[in-house]
Amino acid sequence: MKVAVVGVGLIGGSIGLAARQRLGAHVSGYDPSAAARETAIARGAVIEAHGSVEAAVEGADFAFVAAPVQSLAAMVSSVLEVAADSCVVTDVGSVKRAVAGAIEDPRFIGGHPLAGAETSGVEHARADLFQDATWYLTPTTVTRGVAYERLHRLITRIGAWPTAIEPDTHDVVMASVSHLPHVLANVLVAQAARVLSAEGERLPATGPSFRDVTRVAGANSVVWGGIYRANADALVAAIDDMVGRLTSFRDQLASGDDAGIREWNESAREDRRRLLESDLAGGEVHELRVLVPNRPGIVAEIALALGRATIDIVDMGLYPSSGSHGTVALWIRGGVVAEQAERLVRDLGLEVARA
Ligand SMILES: NC(=O)c1ccc[n+]([C@@H]2O[C@H](COP(=O)([O-])OP(=O)(O)OC[C@H]3O[C@@H](n4cnc5c(N)ncnc54)[C@H](O)[C@@H]3O)[C@@H](O)[C@H]2O)c1
Ligand SMILES: O=C(O)C(=O)C[C@]1(C(=O)O)C=C[C@@H](O)C=C1
Repeated sequence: MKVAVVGVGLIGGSIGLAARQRLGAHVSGYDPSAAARETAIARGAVIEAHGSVEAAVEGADFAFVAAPVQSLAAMVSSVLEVAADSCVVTDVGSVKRAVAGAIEDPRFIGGHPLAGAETSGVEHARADLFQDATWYLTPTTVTRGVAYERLHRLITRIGAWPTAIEPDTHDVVMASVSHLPHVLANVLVAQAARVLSAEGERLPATGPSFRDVTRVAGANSVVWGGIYRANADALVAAIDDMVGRLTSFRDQLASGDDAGIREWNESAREDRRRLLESDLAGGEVHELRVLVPNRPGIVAEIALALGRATIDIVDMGLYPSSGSHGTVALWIRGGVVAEQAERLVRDLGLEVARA
């Protein structure tokens, strides 16, 4: 198997390492930076490194575009121009609408691994970066089912959990759970630096809680500048919501509303518990077999219906036939969740059987 990585930085390099170590893939890379190409070879993230997209993508079964968000649409287009008809092309961008709106090709599926670090560059790449991470996928009505299945399987094999989602939903959610936390980390360090220097304290006088919530402050400016700009509308809305929440707590505090403050804190504990629990779904794996018409987009429709209900597909298999219908097998963890998945698939007007 040949995997091409276009943009061999922290994420591209980690995909290269994981594909080589876990799948035994032949990995080739493209990066405009000669230094990144050299380091990628030295770290073993790629076997070949090229200064041309065409050379890197030649003969690839999969191409991952891992450039900064502002370059993704152009780079995905360049890759699709030179990639084989059988090549599955994806990206890893932290914002999904711009790329999804610009590309319409049956070989392309937008993607985003919900894993990373505050560092950047291939020197910080790790083969285990994606272990147990959610990996969002944004298939569309033109996505070829077999391309989705192959990408789903590859992502599973490098240790992550693929989950289908619409680009709009993805970007609104990320504004609150990823982009806003980065903004807040920057604001917190700026405020603390000013307060500490005004009080004459040396700057490192901070405690563990401060270090936890500011780990990502000042992360790579090229990457994060691009993310903030590409998701500006959703991020502005998330900031407005945050300002409203801060103001409301500020008012409770200023008016000495003890009961209100206690209730506010208790509800934060409950919200945190629910957020953590949603990551811990377990149970036995059940197989559903779905009879589907042979048309593009049908696998995307099923994956999105389950993704919307936050149901993970542990594995999937496609069994096309020469007739008008084929079969999609889905493996779902947990009896109750499998029943819910069965109902959702039936609601799409499809026949489902339990294997
Ligand atoms: N850092 C994270 O935590 C994280 C997590 C998930 C997804 N992402 C996404 O991954 C992508 C890359 O981020 P990263 O953290 O690996 O950044 P990085 O700075 O570590 O790597 C980016 C690489 O892309 C190269 N590059 C620049 N312009 C390019 C172009 N036009 N074509 C190809 N390569 C180009 C750079 O030389 C660099 O080697 C971004 O789209 C980001 O949104 C980042
Ligand atoms: O762990 C970190 O340092 C990250 O910033 C990773 C993180 C995140 O916000 O959780 C950052 C951006 C990505 O798009 C996905 C994951």
